[in-house]
Amino acid sequence: MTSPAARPPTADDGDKNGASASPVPSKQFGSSGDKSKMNEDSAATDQSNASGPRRKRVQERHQARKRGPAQPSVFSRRDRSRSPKNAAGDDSRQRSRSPLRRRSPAPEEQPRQRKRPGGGSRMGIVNPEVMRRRQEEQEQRERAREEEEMRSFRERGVSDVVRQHYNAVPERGREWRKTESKIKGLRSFNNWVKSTLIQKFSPDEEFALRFNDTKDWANDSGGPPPMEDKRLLVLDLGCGKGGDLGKWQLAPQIVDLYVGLDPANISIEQARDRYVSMRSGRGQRGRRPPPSLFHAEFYPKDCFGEWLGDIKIIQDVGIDANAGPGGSLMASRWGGGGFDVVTSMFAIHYAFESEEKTRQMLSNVAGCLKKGGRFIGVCPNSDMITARVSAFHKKRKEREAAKPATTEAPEDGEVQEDDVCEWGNDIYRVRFPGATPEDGVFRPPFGWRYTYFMREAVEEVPEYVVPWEAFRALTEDYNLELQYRKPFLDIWEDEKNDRELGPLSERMGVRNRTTGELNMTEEEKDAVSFYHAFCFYKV
Ligand SMILES: C[S@@+](CC[C@H](N)C(=O)[O-])C[C@H]1O[C@@H](n2cnc3c(N)ncnc32)[C@H](O)[C@@H]1O
Repeated sequence: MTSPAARPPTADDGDKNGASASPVPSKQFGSSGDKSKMNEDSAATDQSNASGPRRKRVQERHQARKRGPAQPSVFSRRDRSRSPKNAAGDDSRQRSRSPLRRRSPAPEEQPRQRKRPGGGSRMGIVNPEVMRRRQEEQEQRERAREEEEMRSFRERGVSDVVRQHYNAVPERGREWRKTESKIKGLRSFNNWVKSTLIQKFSPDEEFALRFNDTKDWANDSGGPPPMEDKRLLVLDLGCGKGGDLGKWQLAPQIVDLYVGLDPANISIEQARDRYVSMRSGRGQRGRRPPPSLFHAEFYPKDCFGEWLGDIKIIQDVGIDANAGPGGSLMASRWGGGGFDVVTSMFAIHYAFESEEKTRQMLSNVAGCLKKGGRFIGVCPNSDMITARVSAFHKKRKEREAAKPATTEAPEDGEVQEDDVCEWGNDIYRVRFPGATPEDGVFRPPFGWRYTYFMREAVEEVPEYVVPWEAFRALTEDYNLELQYRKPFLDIWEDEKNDRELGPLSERMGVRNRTTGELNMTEEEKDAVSFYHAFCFYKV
């Protein structure tokens, strides 16, 4: 496939600075104690900005939350790598689906029916109408089974399509993305939103309190906690080509370890190359010198179809197979994973192919997070989808009411061209090939497939609606508590004047330095409004 990135593109995407194929350097956790900063020119404000916007961010982060008990130390080997509880020890969840199921056995394989005395004579007197009905029922059952087989086949196909697509996405240079791209405003904006999430929610509570002038820590400790010892362990589900590595390098609280997973193996190699290049110091442009760059590991992995506990680094950091429904209370109270942050940017919509995958994704997230850990991400906003779908049906009904009645009704399940719900503009398009709910409410919440197209970036790739309320309800089963959820353009309104995120937006080319306006066309704004960002806390 020659198409570029099948997703909302970001300015960092595919940015390689002389990537090499050398292996990942050996583990060097905790190589430096210097404090992270947005970049060189904001370094001076980093330690001293406890007032105003910083405080607002801290309050937003920790509102309505209570502190959990102390965390077990990280990197202790806590091998909880068996299947999660809700997999009920069923290995089949780990395996790929079986191929198309066998049809009914051939007649010669059927067990021989024992003849009953007089049976033959009775055959002749069976009502032909009854025989016909039985025959029809049999055929119906066959059809239903075949449809089910095809559905299962198609589902497996979708994962492959997605993986192949991302593998085929070429890496374009940073320069091209910043200058020639027709959607450079949108790319920069998406990157700024991701940076904003990382800045706001990646620090742990203790770190955040250091910048809050209430100084809660002062009562019992007599001083701020020694932050040199508290570094972040970060897991990125669907890390792609490593476009967010630079953002993590600039996280307020220093990152010690970054683990990037993605089923697209070529993307994983590109991410690893990018990291190696960062480590070598090429193209660092005022960032931390390589010695203090975190250790990183990258693996090809389907994070929504498989348990992550078979990856050594995940086991070493800690993964709790008891996370989720049915997990033991003790395990959930004292156990838990070892990661501070699990992030998934523009990826969780692939999990919504089925309930099984969604739950697997949540088991992985909750299993990897320590208590108090954060799950941060961005994905399509189902409120936007619901509004568009219900508006579409309203118009369709008005059209139908105005039309003379037709004689030919569509066959069951057939979707007429007029019934295809789609919207977008010159740069993006969302299209539901199948039927959509009239009220725009997606019930049951899984498997609502649409295709997404974005100019320069995305050929039509299958994605799934993430019905937000259903998702949020499900997260409760996994001890994940919603802390923050905001549409992209609202994030801009809220944060554009923040003393760090505002200037960052200018450096990233998101805001015009002269006019103060967003550097996006109306079409780009429409496209980014399709998304929202979220943060959950593991409680
Ligand atoms: C739109 S890209 C986002 C990449 C990166 N997070 C970013 O923001 O630049 C979506 C990514 O999700 C990945 N993805 C798709 N299915 C996945 C799965 N089952 N598990 C983990 N990642 C998946 C794709 O391979 C792709 O790299």
